[in-house]
Amino acid sequence: MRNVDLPGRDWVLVPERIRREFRFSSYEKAREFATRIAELAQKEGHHPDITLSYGRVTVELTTHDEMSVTEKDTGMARKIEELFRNMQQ
Ligand SMILES: C[C@H](O)[C@H](O)[C@H]1CNC2=NC(N)=NC(=O)C2=N1
Repeated sequence: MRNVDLPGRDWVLVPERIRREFRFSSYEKAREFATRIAELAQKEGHHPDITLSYGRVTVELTTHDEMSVTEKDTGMARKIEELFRNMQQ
């Protein structure tokens, strides 16, 4: 868990996990992002906790076996960032 390579300043390291909140202008946009993350998670075999709120999606990642943050988590976080960037376009 030392030297976690976070994908940008929006991600925070909390005990044994990394977290980021993504903001959207509507519930529908947030819902679509949450769905895309879920599809990506199935493809990658690594599954973030996703909280869908009005105009907000909170993503948390940890590796259960290690009970800490690993490159699986930071790698998935990077892919989620890419997904978010693509949705902004
Ligand atoms: C066997 C399978 O790869 C594991 O159970 C995976 C599935 N998805 C997972 N997702 C996350 N976020 N952490 C894990 O440790 C994890 N483990």
